Amino acid sequence: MQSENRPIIEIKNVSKFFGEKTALDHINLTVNKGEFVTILGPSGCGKTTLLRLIAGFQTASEGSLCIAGKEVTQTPPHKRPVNTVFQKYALFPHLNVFDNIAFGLKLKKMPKPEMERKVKAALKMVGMTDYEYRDVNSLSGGQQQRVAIARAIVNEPEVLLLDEPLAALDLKMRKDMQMELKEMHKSLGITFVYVTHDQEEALTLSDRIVVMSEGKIQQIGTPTDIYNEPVNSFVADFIGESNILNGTMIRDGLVNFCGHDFECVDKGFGENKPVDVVVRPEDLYIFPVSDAAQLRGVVQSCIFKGVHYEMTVLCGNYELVVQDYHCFPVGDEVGLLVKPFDIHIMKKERTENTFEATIVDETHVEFLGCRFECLPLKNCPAEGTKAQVAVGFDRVVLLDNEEDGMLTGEVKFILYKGDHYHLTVLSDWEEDVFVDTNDVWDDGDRVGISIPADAIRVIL
Ligand SMILES: Nc1ncnc2c1ncn2[C@@H]1O[C@H](COP(=O)(O)OP(=O)(O)OP(=O)(O)O)[C@@H](O)[C@H]1O
Repeated sequence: MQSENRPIIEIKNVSKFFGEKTALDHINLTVNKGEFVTILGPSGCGKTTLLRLIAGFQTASEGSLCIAGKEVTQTPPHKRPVNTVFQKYALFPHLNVFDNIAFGLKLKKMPKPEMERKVKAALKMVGMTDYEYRDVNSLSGGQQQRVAIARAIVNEPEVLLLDEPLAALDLKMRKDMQMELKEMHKSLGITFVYVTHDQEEALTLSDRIVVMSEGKIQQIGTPTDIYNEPVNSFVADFIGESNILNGTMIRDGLVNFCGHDFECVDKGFGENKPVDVVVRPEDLYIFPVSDAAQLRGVVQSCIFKGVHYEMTVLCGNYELVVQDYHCFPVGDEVGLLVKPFDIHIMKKERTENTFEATIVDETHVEFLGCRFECLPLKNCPAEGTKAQVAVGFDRVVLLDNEEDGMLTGEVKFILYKGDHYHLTVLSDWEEDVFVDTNDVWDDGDRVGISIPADAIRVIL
């Protein structure tokens, strides 16, 4: 069944707090009847919390939730028209396959012949027709998960919620089950809301993908939208491999990056404006260097990936990832070319750090919970005056030794931009500090953060 443009789940302005922690931050999402929607994001982004909220295992701190036209924000799970399939199959080990699936129907005191008919139909749907009297412990992981799905669909829910249902299976089984899930979704006509951190799985299965990071929705779109037109560098980095580079939009249809002007199709970014540029590795043509080259470089590495080769090419200071069916050996001088249509331009969310600040005296200003020295302020306003400070990404200094910093924080997100890393560091003041650096840091590294006086621009 195709999805209809009739909403079945309406999430409005939902937030969820666990003490100080914001797990979901103003989520707005509408899922249509019959759709296959996947919630995708890295560990800790809030996707399970969102699914548990739809299921009713959690309640929203703010906002409202409607399922099938009914407000269910405070409704307990068993009174919602949904069923959940978890990563761990959660079958009853002492019951056989039939009794596991019939469990909910027995509770509803359904007459036996009807129950048998429904259980058999559910088993057929998951391709396990002859297994009803098998002990569940004798089944493989994939078969157990099929039984878990049969147990959920036998109740004929309007919405099936699936929380990483294939994560415990090996790769081959996972691929097979992905195809089967897609088939099941088609023939059942039930709305599926699926949670995964696996972008390939999301691209394969979904009608629409909801990309989340840090409790917020970053983008909602079809798999092709998300892949071809990521709205920001987080989505571009998370979905597939990308070259993400700093660029300057010279004017409509012309962008400069890696020291070269490129024709592109994007418009409306203004003139001489900094932008992020995304080029997928498969969209960079590589060939023995010739006049046709837009960029020239030297191959730094070449790895066979099963179908294609993945190469890194150093063009001046920029390292680009390129995929091609031909192998260009390390040390080869090559030319690169990219078509205008394959250059994706994204507005930069910010070009420097800005923080709310308070003036202390002529040479001191307070922000991020610390007192910083700054260059002497002209016409210094009174102590306590509110101001803003701006700090360039490349002026923030990160230190191995936490104690050496003026404040401390944790590296949360790392984006490679061809010639440097762009880091998001969550300061212990709970504010993000963005840093451009050539040093290599890892996700989760604890760091000291320092900002020199001449890097602080006070805006009054
Ligand atoms: N019961 C809870 N108490 C406190 N914090 C919680 C609770 N449940 C979730 N969180 C926090 O909320 C954030 C979102 O968690 P959630 O489990 O929804 O993320 P996720 O994207 O599903 O991650 P994963 O893929 O690792 O399961 C995390 O920082 C997590 O630590």
